[in-house]
Amino acid sequence: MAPDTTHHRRTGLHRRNAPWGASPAVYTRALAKSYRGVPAVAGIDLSVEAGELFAFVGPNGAGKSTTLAMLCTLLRPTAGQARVAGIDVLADPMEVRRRIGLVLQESACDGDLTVAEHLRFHAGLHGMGRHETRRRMTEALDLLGLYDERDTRARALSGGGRRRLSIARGLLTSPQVLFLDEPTRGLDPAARAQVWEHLLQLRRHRAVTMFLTTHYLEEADHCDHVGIIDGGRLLAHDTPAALRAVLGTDRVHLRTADDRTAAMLLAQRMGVSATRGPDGLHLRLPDAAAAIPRLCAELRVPVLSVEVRRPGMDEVFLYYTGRRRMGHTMGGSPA
Ligand SMILES: Nc1ncnc2c1ncn2[C@@H]1O[C@H](COP(=O)(O)OP(=O)(O)OP(=O)(O)O)[C@@H](O)[C@H]1O
Repeated sequence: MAPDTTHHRRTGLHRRNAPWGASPAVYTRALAKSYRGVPAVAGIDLSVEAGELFAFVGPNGAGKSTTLAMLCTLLRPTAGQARVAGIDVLADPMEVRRRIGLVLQESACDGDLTVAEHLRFHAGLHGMGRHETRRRMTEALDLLGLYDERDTRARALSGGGRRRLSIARGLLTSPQVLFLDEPTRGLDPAARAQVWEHLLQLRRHRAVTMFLTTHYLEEADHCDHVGIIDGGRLLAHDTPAALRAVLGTDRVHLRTADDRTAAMLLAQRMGVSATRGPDGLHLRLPDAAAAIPRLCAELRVPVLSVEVRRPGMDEVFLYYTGRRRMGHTMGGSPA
């Protein structure tokens, strides 16, 4: 169901462009954290532009939460530098806190309070006046699809609803950077899709940088950039498309009425070599979806079925983290 945008139009508060200039929303150099000499984060250089939706993905124990905690000033780095919304986390942690929102996995929601009471309480903690509280609450409720549930007690919300309430709370102070630690963890697919619908809506309508961690690799596909972390090191940082391109081509499985002739025509007319198997032809193409119409036209034998498989984010992830485990250095082509 498409989220209701009535209130967005009414409040007219939403802008896409970041208001604080061109400096990155998150910037780190050699950022590191060790526990008793054991590195949890081993020197990360990262830059996330203002207004981006950035996903940090990595296996358990990779260093995602530790990095996030350092950026949010909850943990003091052992070494290196980090600036958030232009402010150094070590030099002025209080100012960083004023500029960020934080949505933790286990956000405490007082079940007896209604959604609106919950947000009003938090606005009070931040010293917001009545008028400003009302304005920001309406905006946050609206953006997270909770406006119609404003009088529902938190305990009566679904798991996804409670997660959206946590995000609304994180947004209440109009942060420049919103950090979200696994915002969809433990939600069923429908609730996850709903949370994502609202996160993407936020990206469209608000000048907020979102920095999130996730275990669900397909979610990284929604993001502008993805960082893959493992063993406390950043193994890759790029757009989902660029990360996928490292794995090369799409795989195509073709069944025709005459595979032998089809394979010959593919080689002659398109310069594509196909492998013949008992189940049909297998070939690789750089952009299969775009090439299929021409391929069907050139073949001149009846095409019975075409199946295209793009490399998924899970393959990208396994490629990078698997290489690290096998002791490879970065930069080569996939096998
Ligand atoms: N307080 C601590 N004391 C000692 N070691 C810690 C502490 N917190 C984290 N670590 C270690 O630091 C490493 C990174 O942990 P971190 O929680 O950042 O990983 P993560 O990627 O967020 O993992 P997960 O996906 O499981 O939440 C792990 O090896 C973890 O055991």
